[in-house]
Amino acid sequence: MTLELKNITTVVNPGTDEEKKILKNLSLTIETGDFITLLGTNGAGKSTLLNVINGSLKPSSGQLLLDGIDLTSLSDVKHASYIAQVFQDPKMGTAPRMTVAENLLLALKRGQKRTLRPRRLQAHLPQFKELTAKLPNNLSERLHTFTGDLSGGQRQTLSFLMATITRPDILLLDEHTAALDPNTSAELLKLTDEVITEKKLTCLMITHRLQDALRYGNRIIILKDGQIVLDTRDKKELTEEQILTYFAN
Ligand SMILES: Nc1ncnc2c1ncn2[C@@H]1O[C@H](COP(=O)(O)OP(=O)(O)OP(=O)(O)O)[C@@H](O)[C@H]1O
Repeated sequence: MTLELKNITTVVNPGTDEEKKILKNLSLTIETGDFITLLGTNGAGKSTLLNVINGSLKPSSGQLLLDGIDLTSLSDVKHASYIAQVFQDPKMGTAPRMTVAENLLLALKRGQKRTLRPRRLQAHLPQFKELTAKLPNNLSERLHTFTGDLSGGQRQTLSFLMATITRPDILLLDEHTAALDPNTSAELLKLTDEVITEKKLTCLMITHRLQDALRYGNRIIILKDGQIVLDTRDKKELTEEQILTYFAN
């Protein structure tokens, strides 16, 4: 599905001394199958852009069209049903007092009527075992563990699996490996790349690591002061030094 952002402007605290324009007349078309790495200085508006796309922040003006459907005209629940997101904080995205298997069942039933009858959970266990067996962090051995008792790496791996267990129309990753140690982070990024490639997902991933931005995905976007200052698919031509020039004041 194609996601079009047309002339999006976001203003927070309008009409007060704290009024601030974050995204400034931003236009962007995300094509089906795009895997975009999104870079930018602190405060450039990256998370705000993701919040507009996931529907948690309504733009002050502009349009957000998914295959021509205006997402801002839909209910929050309907809007959210098109989007899956993994956050930086391992505590977000999973329910801590539910087990790994129960969280996976919830994710599987996303958008359907949610019932958690144990018999149905039992029936899904072989599937969950198989899905998690391929993943790092021994998650397959922890299916009956409360997610609140998992390590940060296990929890982020679970959040990523939940976000992709059914095929999301748009996958948003907000520095989802930033809180993990270098090895765990690298493992989850590798898995991320494999799943996105295999399922041909459409994804927007925020990262602060230039080498990851260059290595993964088919397109790089750099945001600065609420506007896009670079949007290219010619990643092979780009160097870290060139990227850094877009960060300069
Ligand atoms: N609800 C809000 N109220 C006031 N200011 C806000 C709000 N949301 C964001 N901002 C401000 O808007 C700017 C952009 O924030 P945003 O979180 O989108 O940046 P970012 O590019 O994701 O930064 P970082 O790399 O630090 O995560 C920041 O200066 C932030 O403080």
